[in-house]
Amino acid sequence: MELSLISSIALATLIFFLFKIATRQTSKTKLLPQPWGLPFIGHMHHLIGTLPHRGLANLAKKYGSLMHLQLGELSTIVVSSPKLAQEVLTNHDLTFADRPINLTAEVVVYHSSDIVFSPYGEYWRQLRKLCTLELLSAKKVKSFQSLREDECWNLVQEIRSSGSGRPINISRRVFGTIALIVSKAAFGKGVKDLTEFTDLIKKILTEMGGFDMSDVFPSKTFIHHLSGKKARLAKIHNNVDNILNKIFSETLKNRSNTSEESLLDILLRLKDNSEFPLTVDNIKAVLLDVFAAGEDTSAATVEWALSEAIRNPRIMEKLQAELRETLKGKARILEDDIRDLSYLNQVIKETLRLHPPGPLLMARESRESCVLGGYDIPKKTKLQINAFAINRDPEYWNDPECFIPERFEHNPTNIIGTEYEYIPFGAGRRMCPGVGLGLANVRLPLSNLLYHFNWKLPNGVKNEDLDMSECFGAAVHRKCDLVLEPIF
Ligand code: HEM
Repeated sequence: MELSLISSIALATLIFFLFKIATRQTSKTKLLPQPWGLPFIGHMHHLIGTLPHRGLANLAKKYGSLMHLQLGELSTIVVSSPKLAQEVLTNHDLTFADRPINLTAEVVVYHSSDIVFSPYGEYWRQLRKLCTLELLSAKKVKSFQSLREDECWNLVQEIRSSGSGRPINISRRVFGTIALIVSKAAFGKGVKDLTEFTDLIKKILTEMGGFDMSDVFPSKTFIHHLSGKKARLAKIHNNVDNILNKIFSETLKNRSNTSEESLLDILLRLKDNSEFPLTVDNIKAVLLDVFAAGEDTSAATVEWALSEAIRNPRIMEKLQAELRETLKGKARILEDDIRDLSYLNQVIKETLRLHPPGPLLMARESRESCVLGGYDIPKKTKLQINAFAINRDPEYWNDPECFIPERFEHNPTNIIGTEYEYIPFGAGRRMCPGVGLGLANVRLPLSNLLYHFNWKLPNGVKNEDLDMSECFGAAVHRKCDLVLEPIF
C-alpha cells in the first residue's frame, strides 16, 4: 500500500516535470521568474518557517522584483520594487482593483460585504464614498478628539497607580486603550463585552492571514472542512453576530439620547433615509472593518515606535525633549498641542517605514489580463505588493535597516513616497481610507507614554538587547509583548 502511494507520487511528479518541460519548449509567452516548484502545493514550501513578507523579500532578492509564485491553486505575482508598485498602483490600478476571495471574509464578514473585501464595483464605490464623506472624514476624526484625550489620560492614571518601577505590559495596555477608543467611536457607549469582542476580532485577523492551506485552495472545500477552518469560522461568526445584535438592539432603543453621532448612528441614519441601500448585515460588516483594520494597526505602530525609542536612547531623549519643551509641564496633553511636533511625526513615519503593520498591503486580483513589466499577466491573477521590501529598498533608502527618523526631516514624504518608495497605507483606489483616524490613534497614546514617563527594560536587560521579533497576522506586531518599567 505504502509502496504504491510512493510510486503514485513519483509518477505524478515525473508527469508534472515532463509537462513543464514540454510546455516551456512550446510556449511563446515570456515566463515570469519563479523558484522551483512541487506538484500540488506549487511554491508554498519556500515560505515554510519564515514570515511571509520576509520570505517573499528573500525570494525577490533571487528572482527579481516581479516574480511568479504558484501558491496552491492561486497563481500569484509578487511586486517588490517602488517602480513596479507605482506601475501597478497607477497605470494598472483599475485592473488590480479586486480582492481575491477570502474564506474568512466570506464566512465571518457577512459574505465579504465589508469595504476591505467587497469586489470592485458600485457597492464598494458607495462604501468608499461613505468613508470619505462621513465615517472617516477629517471632521469625524476630529469629533472623537476628546474621547481619545480622555482614554489616553485614563491610561496615564492607570500606569501611575501601578507604581514607579513596576513592570507594565505596554502592548496590552496600548491595545486596550485603542480598543476602547475605537469601540466608543463605533458604538457610542462602547461594547459591554469588549474583551470578548476584541478577542474575536483577533481570531478573525489570525484566520485572515491568507497563507494557510484553506486560503491557497479556495475551491477545495474538503480542505476547509478537514482542517476545521470552516467550523472555526462559523463559530467566530455566530459569536460576533450575537454581540453585534445586542449592540444594535440597545442602540435602537436609546437612539434619541445620543448627542455626538457614533459610526453606528451614522450608518443607521443613512439606512433609514434610504440614501444608500444598506442592510443590517452590511452595517455589521463595515463595523467589523473598523475594528479589524483600525485597532491592531495603530496599536502595533505605537508598540514598535516605543520599542525603537527604547533601543535608541538618543532618539528617546530627543522625542521626550520635544514633547516636554512644548508642553511645559502641562498635566493633560490635548491633540492640538502635539499635532505639528516635527520629530514625533518623523518617528511615526520611520516606524511605519520599518514596521508597516500591513507589510504585504491587502492582496489584490486582476479583473482582466494586462502586461506588466513586459510580462503577460492573465485575468484572475493574485497580486501581492511587498511594502515591507519596498519601504527598505536600498536604491531609495540609505542604511535601510536602521531606524533613523531624521531621514524624514527634509523629505516631503507624507503618506506615500513620491516614487512609491514608501507605501505603509497602500496607494491607488484601494488605499487605506483610515489614515487620519489611524494616525490620530497612534500620535496621542505614544505622546502620553513618552511625555509622562521615562522607561526602562525590566530585570536589567540592556536597551540594545530588546527582542524585536515579529509575529505575522493581518497586522504584524511584536512576537513578545513589550514589558517596560515606568520611572516617574
Ligand atoms: C496605522 C494605521 C493603519 C495602517 C498602517 C493601515 C494600513 C492599511 C493598508 C496597507 C491597507 C491596504 C491598502 C491596499 O490594498 O492598497 C489598508 C486598507 C484599509 N484600511 Fe487601513 N490602516 C490603518 C488604519 C486604518 C483605520 C483606523 C481604518 C478604519 C477605521 C482603516 C480602514 C481600512 C479599510 C476599510 C481598508 C480597505 C480599503 C479598500 O479595500 O477599499 N485602516 N489599510
